[in-house]
Amino acid sequence: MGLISANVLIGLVCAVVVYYAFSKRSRSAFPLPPGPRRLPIVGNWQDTHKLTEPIYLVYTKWAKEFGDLVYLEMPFGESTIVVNSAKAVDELFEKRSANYSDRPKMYMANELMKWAWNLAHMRYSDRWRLHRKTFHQYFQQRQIPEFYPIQRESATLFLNKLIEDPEEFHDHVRHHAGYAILKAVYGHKMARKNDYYVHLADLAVRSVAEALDGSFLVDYVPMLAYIPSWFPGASFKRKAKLWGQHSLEAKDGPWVDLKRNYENGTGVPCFAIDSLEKFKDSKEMEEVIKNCAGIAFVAGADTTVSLILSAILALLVYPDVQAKVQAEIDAVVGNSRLPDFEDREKLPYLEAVLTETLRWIPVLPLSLPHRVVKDDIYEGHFIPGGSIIIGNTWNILRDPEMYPDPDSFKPERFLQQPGKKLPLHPAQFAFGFGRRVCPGRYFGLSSAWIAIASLVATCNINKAVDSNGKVIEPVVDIVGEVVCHPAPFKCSFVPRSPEALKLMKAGYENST
Ligand code: HEM
Repeated sequence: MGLISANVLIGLVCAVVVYYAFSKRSRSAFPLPPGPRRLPIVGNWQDTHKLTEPIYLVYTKWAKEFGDLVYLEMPFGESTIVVNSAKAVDELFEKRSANYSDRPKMYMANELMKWAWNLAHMRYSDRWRLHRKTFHQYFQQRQIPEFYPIQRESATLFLNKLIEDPEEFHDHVRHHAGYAILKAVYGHKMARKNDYYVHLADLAVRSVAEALDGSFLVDYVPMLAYIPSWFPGASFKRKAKLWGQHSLEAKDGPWVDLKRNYENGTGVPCFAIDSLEKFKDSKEMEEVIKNCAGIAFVAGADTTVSLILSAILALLVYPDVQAKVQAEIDAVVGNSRLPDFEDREKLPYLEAVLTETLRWIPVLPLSLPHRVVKDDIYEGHFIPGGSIIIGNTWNILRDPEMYPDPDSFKPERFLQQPGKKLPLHPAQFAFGFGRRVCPGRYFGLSSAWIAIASLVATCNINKAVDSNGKVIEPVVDIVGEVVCHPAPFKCSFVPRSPEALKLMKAGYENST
């Protein structure tokens, strides 16, 4: 009997291997895209896990070797295709967006960690469309001026905090981005330190980033979800239980306060209150608004922090760039007031700095994974329906043909000049693709703009000096893989003049 079951088991495994090995190829006369050699059953698992360098750099090496599309297989035949060029991104994610806007199942994150409420993880469906529309109506480009007062307020706090405690600038940037989004979404005034909502979102961001790194086998073999938590090797279930609480708390915690304020009539105008008013008495819409509010903070704060910190690092490492931005601001705005949103169009060099920052350290170097709905052919290669498809933002924004000397920070590449053809704008890639493009990008960009503009107008960003008086040379190092940040660095902020210090203290208090 034992022998028979062993034979049955071996037979089943062989059948599965043969099925996965041949099913995709036999569906099409076209070959799959090229890629590194795959092993039976595990595919390219060993090439993509426990790496000594970030996965986006590994994908980028393969892009050089295999070209625009790289084909990988995860355990049990789950196909992944990495898209490495602007041309292929445009053709697939943009022109064929109806077929390329789904999300993978993300079993660990969505089922086990209860992140299915999150619009960024939803399948391409009516439910996603309803959430996306609700979100978009409030955060679309023409709505952004409505948020300027909030963003000025958070920039004022940022400048004040910099005067008080310049060494803690990482925290002040975090406060600026968090303050703006929390006030816009919940009308919540973030505490100066140890804010409860921020604590919830931090836990949530960290745990979802871990879950999304693709290292959980349950994402490829969902049956593993039925293993009891005490079973050897089931540590993922214990992690999922703990991390799942973070997901629900990030959504439900702030909502309890919001609803109380709404019902008491003490809620201030914001996304959640305005939307509840608009869709009064709709239980379905209440759930949608709550979900959108929850994801706005989780998706919007840390990303904006990354962008601002990368810009500060660039201005530190490239003092000539810093001097040019300051000269431009001095000429256009003068020294008696802070640069404001109305000046933005008149400050093209500052704009180019922000644009180059999006390219230089892309916040999400691999965007978020999409899923192909049905079989497709691209340039003679078969793309199986159901594949995970990843836009390699890093590789595209480091393309030396489009951006010569790509590791260097050169805002000049984005300056208009007669007869000069500008390279593709990095925002086309840094905010993702097709119908899934980041719906909070205008909010994030204007939040980052006011922080950088007001900072560079008033302060010189200089190299820090250690306790022995030795200059600390800044190093450009990147940490994180799903969401990247510059590695923590030191610098000093010196007000450019007594007038500049006064402006930092007053902030935007008197502006409209
Ligand atoms: C500079 C800051 C930001 C960057 C670089 C950024 C980048 C991205 C990227 C790459 C995606 C994935 C797009 C794709 O799947 O193709 C995304 C999605 C998303 N972002 Fe942002 N983002 C930023 C700020 C924000 C802000 C401020 C908010 C909220 C106000 C926000 C809300 C979202 C949401 C809700 C999604 C999911 C969209 C969907 O799946 O349909 N983001 N973002």
